[in-house]
Formats: sequence, C-alpha cells, structure tokens
Amino acid sequence: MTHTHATGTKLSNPLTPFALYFSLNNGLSDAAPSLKRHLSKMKGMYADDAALGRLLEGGADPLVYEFHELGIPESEGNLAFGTSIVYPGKVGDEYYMTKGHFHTILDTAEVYYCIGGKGMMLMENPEGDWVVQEFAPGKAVYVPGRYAHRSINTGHEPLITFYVFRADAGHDYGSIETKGYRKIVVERDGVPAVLDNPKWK
Ligand SMILES: O=P(O)(O)OC[C@H]1O[C@H](O)[C@H](O)[C@@H](O)[C@@H]1O
Ligand SMILES: [Fe+2]
Repeated sequence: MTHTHATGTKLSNPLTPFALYFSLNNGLSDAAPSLKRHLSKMKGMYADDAALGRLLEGGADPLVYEFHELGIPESEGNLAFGTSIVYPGKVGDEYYMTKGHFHTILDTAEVYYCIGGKGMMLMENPEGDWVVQEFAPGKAVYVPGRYAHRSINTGHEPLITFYVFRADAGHDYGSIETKGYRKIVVERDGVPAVLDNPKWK
C-alpha cells in the first residue's frame, strides 16, 4: 500500500514513508512554506552594528536566509531534514550568514550537503576549538556533536544546502546571541578572510 504524506500539515508519529522535492535550482520546496530570517532579526549578530543599521534605513529589511523545517516530530528515532538558503550579501564587510546554534542535546551531529553556491560552515565547540569548512556544490560537511554551526555565503549566488540531524536535538541560540562566535568571516581584498570577532566575550 502506498501513502503520500501531506507535508506542511501536522506530521505525527508513527510516520509513514513520504517523499518530496527540493529544487536543485533555488533550494525551495513547494511542499511546505519556508521560515525566513530578515536582517532585522539579526541585530547584534554582525560585528558592524552601524552597517546593519544603515541597511535597515528607510524600512528596508532584506531577506538574509530561509530554510525548510518540515515539522517532523522531535523524537529520538526521527531525522529532521530540509534545505537552507543563505542569500548573497554583506553587512559592512561581513558576509550574510545564519544565526548559528548549538544543539540543545549538545552531543548530536548534523550533516550538510551543498547543492549550490559557495560559502563556509563556521564551527566551534565550548572547549574553544573552531573549524571552518568550505561549501561548494557536491560537498558534504559533517558537523560533529558539541560544535555550534553557522552557514556563511561568501559568493554571489544563493548558498543552498540540504541538512539532516536527529529530530530531538533542539536549537540552543543562547550563548551565540550573548557571546557571539570566536571568529567572523569577512571580505578582505575581494576574498574571504577568517578574523577574530572583535565583539566576542
Ligand atoms: O537556526 P539557524 O542557526 O538560524 O539556522 C537556520 C536553520 O539552518 C539549517 O537549516 C539547520 O539545519 C536548521 O536546523 C536551522 O534552524
Ligand atoms: Fe543544527
């Protein structure tokens, strides 16, 4: 017997097999609406607060990134998955990026597979280790447990990734919002450079 899940409507356990499309061109799916983060939701996250303020002048509020969360029940045996699209742009000389987060269940991993665009995954753990991995189409990045992760678009096209993680992992934004990341990725002489975050506490 075949079932089709209507994604976008409430999913509940036990799940039955389902399938859906994510566009290889723009990363979007019409199976469920995306969640959008505009620049006004990123206040304080970039090193240059004045540059962010200028970009919001006159009521402008550019879309920085959007992602699909399908509403898979957050239970241990399930996998949450979807696409994330970070648009090209900069705040001052710092590239557009996601907020980034730790997982609430800290020791849970995540995999990202780059479908399009170019960029970086910035990762750091509470012990102070930090790592940058480049995104390019066809490349998978493994984010181990304990590492906060932020996607950064260093190119001129949307950075599109497909992600999978344990559905009960949860998102912990707390320390990213208060302390920031140790590192920032900015454009220097036309190329990305990883620098110390002047705002890091
Ligand atoms: O939650 P953010 O750090 O803002 O990133 C937005 C989203 O990016 C990726 O798609 C992750 O897999 C999602 O779990 C996350 O919510
Ligand atoms: Fe995550």
